[in-house]
Amino acid sequence: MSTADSADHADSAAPAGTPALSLRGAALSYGTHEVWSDLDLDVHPGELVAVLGPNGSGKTSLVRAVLGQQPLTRGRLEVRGRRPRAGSPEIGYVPQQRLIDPMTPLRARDLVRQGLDGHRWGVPLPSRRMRTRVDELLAAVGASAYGDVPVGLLSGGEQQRVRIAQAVATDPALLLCDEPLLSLDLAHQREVVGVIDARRRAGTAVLFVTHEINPVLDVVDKVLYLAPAGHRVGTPEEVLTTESLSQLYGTRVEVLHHGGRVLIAATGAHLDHDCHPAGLLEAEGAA
Ligand SMILES: Nc1ncnc2c1ncn2[C@@H]1O[C@H](COP(=O)(O)OP(=O)(O)OP(=O)(O)O)[C@@H](O)[C@H]1O
Repeated sequence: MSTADSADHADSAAPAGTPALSLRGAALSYGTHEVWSDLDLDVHPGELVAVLGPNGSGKTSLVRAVLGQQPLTRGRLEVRGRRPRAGSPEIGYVPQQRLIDPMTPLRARDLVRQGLDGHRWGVPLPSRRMRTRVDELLAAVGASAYGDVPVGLLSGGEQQRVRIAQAVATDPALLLCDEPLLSLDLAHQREVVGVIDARRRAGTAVLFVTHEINPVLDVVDKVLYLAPAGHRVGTPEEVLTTESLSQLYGTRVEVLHHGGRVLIAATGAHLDHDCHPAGLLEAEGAA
């Protein structure tokens, strides 16, 4: 970590053993619509927790709560032992994958630099040190070859690497990834998961929202499954079972484990189309 980064973290030291993210009895509502409640979750340094669930189950709302953009209705949410605040350098954020306009005048390295400038207060890094740091960040995600290319001309997977480099620029304790694999092919999914996993192995806690568990199954420590009839937290083996998901959906859901992959199929006749997991099955079947 650079001296400047250390300065950023200096007022945020947390006692050893403090989770990077902790929720206790957390609930989130929009008006009278309670999206989830009674949520307890810890994500420790070096852990990757996948957040799964059908459309509308509150995955993005959870990300927004952690970012300090959406208040809880009840309970507690802490990032390294403190309430989150918008723009905190302790949280890195990889937003949902959207292709960047080809006409965007920024180079990949400019986007990464924004990750350093955007959070920083006080004296900015001298330009030579800034360039070195940006080079290091690009190298860490395997993007050195296209640092000077306009970011809108990069492929989806290349853009996603650059977004990750930007998100980790402040060496955050917690990395939030909101569907970072959306619209990437299998090879690029693997590459992006590899980049995020390298970060996890270096001690960053990762909260990873995804519709597809299989691309991250090998690196997941825990799963948070949000569903119409509640939620469950546990290892993939504990949560991704026929019994557990049938309870969560309130209808029969078959979970098949085959060739190191998980396939989920709804067999009930009364599924709400916004809530049933067929999308998950299709997405994973296509992977
Ligand atoms: N600002 C808001 N005001 C009112 N309702 C909202 C707001 N944001 C989200 N919702 C509702 O809250 C629920 C959860 O939305 P959220 O986007 O968190 O779900 P999600 O699991 O991320 O969905 P998806 O998988 O489709 O992205 C949905 O019913 C949504 O319509």
